[in-house]
Amino acid sequence: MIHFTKLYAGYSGQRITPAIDGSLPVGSLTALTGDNGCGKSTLLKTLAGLLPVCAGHYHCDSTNIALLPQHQSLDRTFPLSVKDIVNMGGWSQRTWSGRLQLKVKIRIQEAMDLTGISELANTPLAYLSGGQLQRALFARMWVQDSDVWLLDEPFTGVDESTITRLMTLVGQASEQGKTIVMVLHDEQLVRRYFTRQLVLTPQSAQWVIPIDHIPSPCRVS
Ligand SMILES: Nc1ncnc2c1ncn2[C@@H]1O[C@H](COP(=O)(O)OP(=O)(O)OP(=O)(O)O)[C@@H](O)[C@H]1O
Repeated sequence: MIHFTKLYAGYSGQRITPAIDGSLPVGSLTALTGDNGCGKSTLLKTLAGLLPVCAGHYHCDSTNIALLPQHQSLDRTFPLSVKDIVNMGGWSQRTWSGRLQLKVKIRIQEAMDLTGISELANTPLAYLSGGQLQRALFARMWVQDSDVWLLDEPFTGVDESTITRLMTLVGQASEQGKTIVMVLHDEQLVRRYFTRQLVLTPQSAQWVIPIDHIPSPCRVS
């Protein structure tokens, strides 16, 4: 559970988001939406512990939080392969000698199979398409097995079949108790998959139930 009390996220004391109140229950699947520049990425970075809180506060039951950043923020020229990236998800589960346990190695292979990137295992990051890179980053997050998943526009440049494949994994993770927040701009995706939505504007943060998830007797149209 993540609980917000008049939380403002921002940089160097300058507030970017409006005040955020409310909570994200364990296992909830929330779309974070709003216009460009209203602070969605800033909020995710704050929840991931990369930025200090600007004002107010939030409480998260877990410290095991994973962030899938916007891929524009990655240095693609760094000499890493797909396998190197996915392996990183298992780092916190290394043995005392720094090796990956067998169960983690199995999970890494499973993640690459599920995301359809096994055949790209030795491909350098610089050679990947946008969608292939997103699959690799998603596989890393899946291996990490954190309680809270924060995903920042994970489907930019990603084809329809990959979106369906990754959203199926996201849905399963949420059913297994992961608390998931995803920044999205595609309202159709929000309506199709998400049970909760946090809409940011410069003035307010509003919690909404996407219309497809409102029980039908309560719907106006
Ligand atoms: N390191 C930084 N220092 C100061 N201001 C920043 C920094 N990074 C981003 N900003 C500003 O914070 C504001 C919010 O940016 P943020 O990326 O959180 O918005 P967003 O809602 O995720 O936008 P988008 O939908 O375009 O991705 C923008 O005005 C941006 O210029």
